[in-house]
Amino acid sequence: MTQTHNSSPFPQGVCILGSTGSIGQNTLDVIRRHPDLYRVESLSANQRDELMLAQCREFNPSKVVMVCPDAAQRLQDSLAQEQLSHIQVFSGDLALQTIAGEKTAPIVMAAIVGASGLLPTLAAINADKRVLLANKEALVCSGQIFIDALQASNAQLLPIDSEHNAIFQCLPENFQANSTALNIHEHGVKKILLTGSGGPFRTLPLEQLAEVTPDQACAHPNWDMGRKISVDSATMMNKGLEFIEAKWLFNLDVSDIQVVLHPQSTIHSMVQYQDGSVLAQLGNPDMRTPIAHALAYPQRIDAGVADFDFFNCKSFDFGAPDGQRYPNLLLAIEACKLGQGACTALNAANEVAVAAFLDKQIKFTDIAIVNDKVMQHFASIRITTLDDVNQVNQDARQLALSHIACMVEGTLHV
Ligand SMILES: NC(=O)C1=CN([C@@H]2O[C@H](COP(=O)(O)OP(=O)(O)OC[C@H]3O[C@@H](n4cnc5c(N)ncnc54)[C@H](OP(=O)(O)O)[C@@H]3O)[C@@H](O)[C@H]2O)C=CC1
Ligand SMILES: CC(=O)[C@@H](O)[C@H](O)COP(=O)(O)O
Ligand SMILES: [Mn+2]
Repeated sequence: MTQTHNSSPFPQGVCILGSTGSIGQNTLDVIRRHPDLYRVESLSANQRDELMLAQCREFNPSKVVMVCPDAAQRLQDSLAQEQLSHIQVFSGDLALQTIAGEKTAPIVMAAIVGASGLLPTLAAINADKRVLLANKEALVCSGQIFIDALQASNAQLLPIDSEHNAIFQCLPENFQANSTALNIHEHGVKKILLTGSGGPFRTLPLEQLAEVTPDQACAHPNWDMGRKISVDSATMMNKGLEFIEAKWLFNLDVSDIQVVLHPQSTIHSMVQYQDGSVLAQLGNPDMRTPIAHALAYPQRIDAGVADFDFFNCKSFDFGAPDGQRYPNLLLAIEACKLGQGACTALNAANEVAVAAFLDKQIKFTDIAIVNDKVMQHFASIRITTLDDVNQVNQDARQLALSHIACMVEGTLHV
């Protein structure tokens, strides 16, 4: 059999953490097109067992983890009824770390949403995998600890987030080889231009923002994504998380990154060089492109994405983000300057606040109020270990929940 650069035979085993989500399903679609190159070794989800059953029928993985025990039981029963009992089903968070670390899957797609993805992603890194990172919250909540683990391993981290994948593609090859440690300025780069669409409320009158519904917030103008990241795009917290993600992935200072509004989401981000050149990666807004890029890197494979139509495409518009409309973006940039305590707390508060908004407990504009209060509370906390991350993550969630309870009662004073 043909050998890859890391000597695992084709087809290479892939573990998909979060296979029932938007990134997970797009990953399976790319794999479906290349049975000669990739095979599904293991899959995971939280509780959507019916979709997982359909994925098991088609991809026949060796192992599946359903974090929710009831969903794991339901899946096991369904598999038995369909004579698929050879597929082993596990449940619980620890099982995620096990499948992420197993040698049979040299490639791991980290596509769980939220900080719950941190430990399995670290397990993949510690096992020297090719790690495809979609789960930005994992990196945001742990920062230097994540990077230290990566640098101490033989893992290869490739960005899936469309902006970071675009930046990666626009950087020099020798920088790509060690992007978390090298200095961009020593490679001719002046700055990174991180593009963001501005979400569905970019032109909505500001006074109407408080009344928008979860479904309106999740109706992204260009991308079809899970509900949490869709709300983050609407508040531009997504761009804030991506700002912090870029800092760690490309070893940047805050002053190296500029956020540029680009409503069409066709230019996925840019790198400006010292000689005035600006390299952009563009294409249709379809996550199968970065997924295929990272799966096959440095080769290129078909992703099933339509050719970009220059003759019928929308225009390319650009602008500066408005801090009044997008306070969450400013909070994330402030967190990036304050340090890891602020970043971990902000991410945790945001996960709780977005869930409360999606559950119709708080207004869209309350998300930034909760995030601000929680971030300020933990801003001076020093984080140096994974235990510190876990502690701040838990405590910040508790504080966010108590602010939300006060909001619901009408006793929170801003
Ligand atoms: N969607 C996109 O286009 C992009 C997404 N990303 C990032 O990728 C990640 C995934 O996003 P997306 O696919 O949209 O999210 P989805 O909500 O669509 O999917 C999330 C996946 O994670 C699983 N999951 C949810 N909670 C837990 C948990 N506590 N423990 C283990 N698994 C869990 C879900 O299982 P179940 O289905 O059973 O609930 C599902 O498989 C996020 O970090 C997001 O920011 C980045 C760029 C683009
Ligand atoms: C597809 C992807 O990478 C998302 O993170 C996307 O960037 C969201 O769009 P916004 O630019 O609106 O945040
Ligand atoms: Mn993105």
